[in-house]
Amino acid sequence: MPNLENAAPSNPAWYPPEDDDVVPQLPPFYSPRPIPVSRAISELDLNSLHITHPAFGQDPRSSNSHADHDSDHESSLQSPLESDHELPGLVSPQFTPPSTPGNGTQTPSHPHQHIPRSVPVDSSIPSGGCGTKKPQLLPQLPDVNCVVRARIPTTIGGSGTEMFLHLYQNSEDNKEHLAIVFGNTIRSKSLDRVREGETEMDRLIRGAYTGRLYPGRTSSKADSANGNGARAAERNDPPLVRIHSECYTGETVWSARCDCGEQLDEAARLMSLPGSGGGVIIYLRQEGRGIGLGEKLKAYNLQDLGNDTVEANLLLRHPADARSYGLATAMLADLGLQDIRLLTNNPDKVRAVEGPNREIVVKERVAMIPLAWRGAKGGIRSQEVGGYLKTKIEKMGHMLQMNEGS
Ligand SMILES: Nc1nc2c(ncn2[C@@H]2O[C@H](COP(=O)(O)OP(=O)(O)OP(=O)(O)O)[C@@H](O)[C@H]2O)c(=O)[nH]1
Repeated sequence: MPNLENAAPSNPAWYPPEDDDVVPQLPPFYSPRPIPVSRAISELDLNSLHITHPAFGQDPRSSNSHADHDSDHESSLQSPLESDHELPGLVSPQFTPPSTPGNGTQTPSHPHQHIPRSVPVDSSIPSGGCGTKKPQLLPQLPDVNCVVRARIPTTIGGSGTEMFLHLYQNSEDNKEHLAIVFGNTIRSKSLDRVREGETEMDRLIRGAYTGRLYPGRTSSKADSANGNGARAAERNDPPLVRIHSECYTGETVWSARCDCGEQLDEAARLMSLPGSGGGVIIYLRQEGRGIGLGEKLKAYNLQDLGNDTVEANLLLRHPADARSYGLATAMLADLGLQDIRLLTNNPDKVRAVEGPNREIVVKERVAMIPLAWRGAKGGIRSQEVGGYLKTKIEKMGHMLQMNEGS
């Protein structure tokens, strides 16, 4: 057990600047942050916030239109104390003026219809929008094998959206990593490969069929006479991909300590939108950024004792982030993807998922803006999630575009 009397991170690289008022120099793809986020947070009462600035969409409790907000724009740039407007999460419009790059996105008619802006990225150049840190990559990708796939009708967007759940085995660990595939055009090569001695029924049972199953079907091949062939791609953009790390607390037991649950929901929602072309969520069993649920729960206790998410990991003698993404790269390659649009705020992920030989190329990064910041339904508001997001931005380099609420 760590000595809590001396509860400081052992790795000085993770300390925040001594002077809390120092504003770090950020590359141009960040929103300007004229005052430290820590101060912004302390000035806000996270429990009483609602959103009125147009950049975050319309406050559901307000009867004013977006146009009204736009015309009221100048007053919304006043300090929180001067203005009538109450402010969202970590940021206020005061800190992120609308001239910030990327603010040209059209305001959606409803905040929850929000389709986030894609930012072109290029990891091969330092100014490419994904940080400069070199990920530690294995020299070659692990072997992955999709052993079974099944159609799952879902509750996403009411009803009617289906996805195909792909279960993978691999050469690195004994965990069942998953690919959640939206749309009919993305197929796993390892699943489709013919296994020695297998029958057509074997193929149907392990999901290696095209089209849909129906009672009495006997062949795994496309059955176009029955309208059962694979549909053509709906759009030509690189597919949307989310690499998601398991979070039992955030996804299953309603934790308001992190934004993991809403990120998973939001990724699925975006991939289900009509015309989105579908997409893939790679669901990695990397609970607690790779340290496991038991250790994460200890880390939560350390956080309640006053440490942030990074310090807590270090006190437990874990790295701040114990994840790697080689399995995700291999699974995406198995699914026949090469160029992708990646839903993330984490620059390390952009570089790492590309693999040792850029087997995957991230063409665009799509920011995951916390729902509460843009006034969307279901956004998490808690002191804990505020602190968590702050640490992700300040210590883990997460590229949250704080003004991009629309
Ligand atoms: N160790 C630890 N893990 C956490 C904590 N909160 C959430 N997690 C885990 O963090 C993982 C998600 O990572 P995040 O840092 O939230 O986000 P990310 O995946 O790096 O970046 P995005 O792609 O932008 O979401 C999940 O595995 C969660 O279980 C925490 O306080 N401590």
